[in-house]
Amino acid sequence: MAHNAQGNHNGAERRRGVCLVISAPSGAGKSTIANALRASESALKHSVSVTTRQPRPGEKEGVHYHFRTMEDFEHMAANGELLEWATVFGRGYGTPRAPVEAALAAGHDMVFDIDWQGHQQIRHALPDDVVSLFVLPPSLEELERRLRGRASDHPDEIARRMAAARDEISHWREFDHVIINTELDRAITEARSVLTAARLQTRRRTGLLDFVASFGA
Ligand SMILES: Nc1nc2c(ncn2[C@@H]2O[C@H](COP(=O)(O)OP(=O)(O)O)[C@@H](O)[C@H]2O)c(=O)[nH]1
Ligand SMILES: Nc1ncnc2c1ncn2[C@@H]1O[C@H](COP(=O)(O)OP(=O)(O)O)[C@@H](O)[C@H]1O
Repeated sequence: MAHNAQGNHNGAERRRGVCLVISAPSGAGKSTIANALRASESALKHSVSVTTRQPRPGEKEGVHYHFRTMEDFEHMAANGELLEWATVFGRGYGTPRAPVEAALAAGHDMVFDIDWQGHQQIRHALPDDVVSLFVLPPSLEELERRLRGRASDHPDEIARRMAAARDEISHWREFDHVIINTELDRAITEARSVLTAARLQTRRRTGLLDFVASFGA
C-alpha cells in the first residue's frame, strides 16, 4: 500500500483487479459499451477470446479475437488453457486463462464480452473477482434493427442470432446488474458506475489493510 511518511494515503493503492463480465443477446450493444469503457481508460484490459468463427471485415487477429481452427480450440480446452469455453451459434468461443491471471495479480481490471455460459463458468472459477452486467435491448424489433444496421453478418447469421436472443435473455437474472441500452450515452455511464462500485468493493478485501492499520483501527 502506498502511503507517505505521515501515513497519508497517496492514491496509488495496490489492489487485485476486477473482472467486469458483460453479456447480452447479440446486437444489444455490449461491444460498443465495452469499447467506450476502454477508450476512456487505457489501463482497462480487454480479454481477447479465442474463437473458431471466421474474422469479420476489419477484425484483427489478437485484437478482436484469436481466430483458431476447431482442432486448435479443442486442444487448448483439453490442455486447461481456457478459463471457460462454450459453443455459441455453433462455434467455439473461450477465454485464455494466462492473461487473466497475470492481469488480476498485477491489479489490472479486465472486461469480458462473453455469453451467459461463460459468465457462469468464470463466476465459479473466480468467485471473488467477478462483477457482471447484462445488457438488454429496448425491444426485439430494435435488436434486429441493430443487427441489420451493423451489417457485419450474413442474413443467415442474423437469423441464428435472433433465434438465440430469447434464450440468452432468459439468463438476465443471473447477473449482478442489468442495463437497458436505449440511449447509448446513458448505458455507458451506467456501465462505468458498475465498474467504479466494483473497484471500491475490492478495497474491502485487498489493498487498504496496511493503510487502515496505520490508523490503529
Ligand atoms: N463463453 C464465451 N462466449 C464468448 C466468448 N467470446 C465471445 N463470446 C460470445 O459469443 C457470442 C458471439 O460473439 P461474436 O461472434 O463476436 O458476435 P456478436 O456478439 O454478434 O458481435 C457473443 O454472445 C459473445 O459474448 C468467450 O470467450 N467465451
Ligand atoms: N443505444 C444504441 N442505440 C442505437 N444503436 C446502438 C446502440 N448501442 C449500440 N448500437 C449499435 O447496434 C449495433 C450492435 O452493437 P454491438 O455493440 O456490435 O452489439 P453486441 O456486441 O452486443 O453484439 C452496432 O451497430 C452499434 O453501433
